Amino acid sequence: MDRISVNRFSFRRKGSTRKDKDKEHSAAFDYSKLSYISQDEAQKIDEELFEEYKFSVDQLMELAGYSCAVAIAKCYPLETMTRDNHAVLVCCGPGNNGGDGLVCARHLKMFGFKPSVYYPKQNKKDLFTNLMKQCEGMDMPFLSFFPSEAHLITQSYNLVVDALFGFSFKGPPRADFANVLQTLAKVEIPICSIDVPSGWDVENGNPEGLQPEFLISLTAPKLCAKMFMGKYHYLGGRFVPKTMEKAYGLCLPAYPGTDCVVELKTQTPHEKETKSDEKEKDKENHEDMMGICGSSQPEEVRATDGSSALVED
Ligand SMILES: NC(=O)C1=CN([C@@H]2O[C@H](COP(=O)(O)OP(=O)(O)OC[C@H]3O[C@@H](n4cnc5c(N)ncnc54)[C@H](OP(=O)(O)O)[C@@H]3O)[C@@H](O)[C@H]2O)[C@H](O)CC1
Ligand SMILES: [K+]
Repeated sequence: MDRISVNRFSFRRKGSTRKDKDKEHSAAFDYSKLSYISQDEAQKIDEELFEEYKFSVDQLMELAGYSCAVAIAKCYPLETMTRDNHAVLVCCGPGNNGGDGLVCARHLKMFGFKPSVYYPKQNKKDLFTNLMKQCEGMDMPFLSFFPSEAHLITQSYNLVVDALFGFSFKGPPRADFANVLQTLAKVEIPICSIDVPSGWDVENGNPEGLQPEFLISLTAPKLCAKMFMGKYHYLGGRFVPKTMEKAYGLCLPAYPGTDCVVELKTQTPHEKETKSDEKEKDKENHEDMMGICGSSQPEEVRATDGSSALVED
């Protein structure tokens, strides 16, 4: 479809691809104003979504996990998954990050991938046992042990979904997950991390830890996302109401049209290096930044499928 509009967010040239369109959309945002949130802020927002806005965990987890599967499928199309019928390994941790992983696995299966799940510390709440049953009912294998060598994972799967720990991770990894994280750091296939690369300090990252190629931030990027060196960074979920974004002074790019994910610009390692001096200053300015979002948001944004949605300013 050939569409040229005066709105910079809905500019489309003949022959431009879905990926070009996503990049155009992303490029229009002023990244110097992008919000990064602390661990406390992430937990406070999460709590408010449940306590004040009356969302249930199931609702938000479904939106979160679905958006992870959508973004992964955009970056790693089925036809590029050459090993064993599009096999992927989904590693799930004991908290809600692990629940996002189970939902993501279910949607990846719906999209034609072949997920296997590693979920060693299973949560016994109904929500989680139901999510597991849904996966099992779709003939999804649950691994009873973690492959001992990284090369076994590299040879058997096309990518790993890392849903081990999210924004509540604290301190060094405890013994029960330390080996898993060490092995994952050595695999040679893409790692797709949900919300926070597992084993990373939520604010300071972990240069020795796993280095995902793909990261999807939920609600807003956490401070550690500034240290992300991978290829693809997405914002997903689309469950934070505008009223709440405003109350927290969050400055985030608008989701295109009806999409549940938006690609964020990633910095090259070189760009990151030259900006490292600014990191300390950034941290000091972080609280100020939370209250300022000078970029004007689009009134109308179009999705790659041509649908459009009005977005509040
Ligand atoms: N509002 C949102 O953005 C939503 C995000 N969602 C997802 O939820 C996670 C956060 O989930 P939460 O359950 O709060 O926590 P985690 O999944 O990050 O992890 C908690 C478990 O991790 C254990 N833990 C913590 N530190 C360590 C460590 N150093 N070593 C080993 N294990 C650790 C912790 O154990 P405790 O014994 O300390 O309790 C927990 O078992 C967010 O990131 C999103 O992915 C929601 O799905 C939707 C709303
Ligand atoms: K994770």
